[in-house]
Amino acid sequence: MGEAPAFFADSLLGDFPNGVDLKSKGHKTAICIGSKIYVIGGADHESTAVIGVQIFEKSSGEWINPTVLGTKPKVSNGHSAVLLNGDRILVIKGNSKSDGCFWFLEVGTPFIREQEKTHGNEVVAWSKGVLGNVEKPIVISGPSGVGKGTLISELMKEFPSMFGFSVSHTTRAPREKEQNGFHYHFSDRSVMEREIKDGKFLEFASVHGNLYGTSVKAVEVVADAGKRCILDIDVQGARSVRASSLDAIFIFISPPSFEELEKRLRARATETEEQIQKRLRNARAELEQGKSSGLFDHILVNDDLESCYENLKNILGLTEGVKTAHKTYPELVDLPVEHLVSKIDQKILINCGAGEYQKASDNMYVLDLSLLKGGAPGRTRGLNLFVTNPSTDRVNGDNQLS
Ligand SMILES: Nc1nc2c(ncn2[C@@H]2O[C@H](COP(=O)(O)OP(=O)(O)O)[C@@H](O)[C@H]2O)c(=O)[nH]1
Ligand SMILES: Nc1ncnc2c1ncn2[C@@H]1O[C@H](COP(=O)(O)OP(=O)(O)O)[C@@H](O)[C@H]1O
Repeated sequence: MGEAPAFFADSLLGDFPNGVDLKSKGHKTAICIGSKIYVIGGADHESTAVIGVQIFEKSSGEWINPTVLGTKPKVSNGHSAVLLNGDRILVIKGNSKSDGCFWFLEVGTPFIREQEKTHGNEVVAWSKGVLGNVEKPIVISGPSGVGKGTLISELMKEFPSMFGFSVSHTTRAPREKEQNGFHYHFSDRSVMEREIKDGKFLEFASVHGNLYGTSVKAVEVVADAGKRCILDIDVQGARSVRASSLDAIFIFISPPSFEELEKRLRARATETEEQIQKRLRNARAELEQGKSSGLFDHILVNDDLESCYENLKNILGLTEGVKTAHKTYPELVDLPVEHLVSKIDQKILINCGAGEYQKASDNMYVLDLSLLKGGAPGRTRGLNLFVTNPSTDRVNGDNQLS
């Protein structure tokens, strides 16, 4: 149980309407979901630099400090909050640019329910909202030596502005030409295990006797650069990602034959004989799982490298002439502290004409959430922000505002 924040606790005992809940005082907002009231704002109990979250349990009258996962938004001098679908809260920070003002606090999503089982405590998770249409991340799996790394580096070389590699953590020793922070984050097992426990990993697995994992940050760094993320992970990791909120495309790379796989692995000459034997043993199981599980959207046979690479590009929609990201870069706008929000279906109306010197018709924005993807522990993608003129545009569920 936590100490009550400086909030008007009496009013929290009353009932809140569903949908948009806005009660702000001292830069805090309160959103009621069932018997719980989520109070967002003020200082976090661990750091004064980020927005805090506390939960008021109406039935017992107790304050709870939940476990807060994800990247926390920095404090601002005002925000608004809107309840979405009963399981997440959209927080709009005032006084910030539109690429950093939309945040989602997940309170009852499947990810949260899963985390609560592990933590044995109330869990909430922040996820930053990303504007624009960045395409789905790509998960590439396949046995050791099949050519995953070769295909990925071809893709990154040909389309440098489009793709970004998710740099995994591993406890295995670096190979001769591998650089820390570029090929992998080479880590101590104890450090990595602690970070996994702290919820810093999207997925992890024990592969060939070492621990490998994708940190939430590894994927966020790529999303923040406006690039499409590529993950090179094993089949167990792919399964975990499939169960996560990262809405990805799953591609399995298969060798033309087991003999050819062994030949490539030996020719690469990066492993000891013992390691090669272990990787070949595991390859049989991976091939079995990769081909039969239904986990993968596409299976590519890497026989001739050039034609396999062409097939990979076709799957990713990279036809002749496409060299840059499909991303539509949204124009940046400034959101003032004083703004009013309302919700109509999947659209959030943000009226920035609420200030003393502004007319109600100034700066009305519509945030369209109908294409939302992803979520905690990564980014929430697919947000679209439109400027609208309230005197001419009609806003309803069917209206396209662009
Ligand atoms: N689950 C998971 N697997 C990973 C991750 N990073 C790499 N792997 C997988 O670990 C396996 C071993 O990788 P590595 O030691 O680099 O050897 P390689 O497969 O021969 O290139 C490969 O199947 C990789 O796809 C990760 O972050 N998570
Ligand atoms: N289609 C191919 N034909 C022949 N050799 C290949 C082919 N694709 C990759 N290779 C070679 O096989 C070895 C293993 O490839 P690599 O990309 O390191 O595999 P992985 O990342 O899946 O472990 C490398 O020496 C690479 O140059």
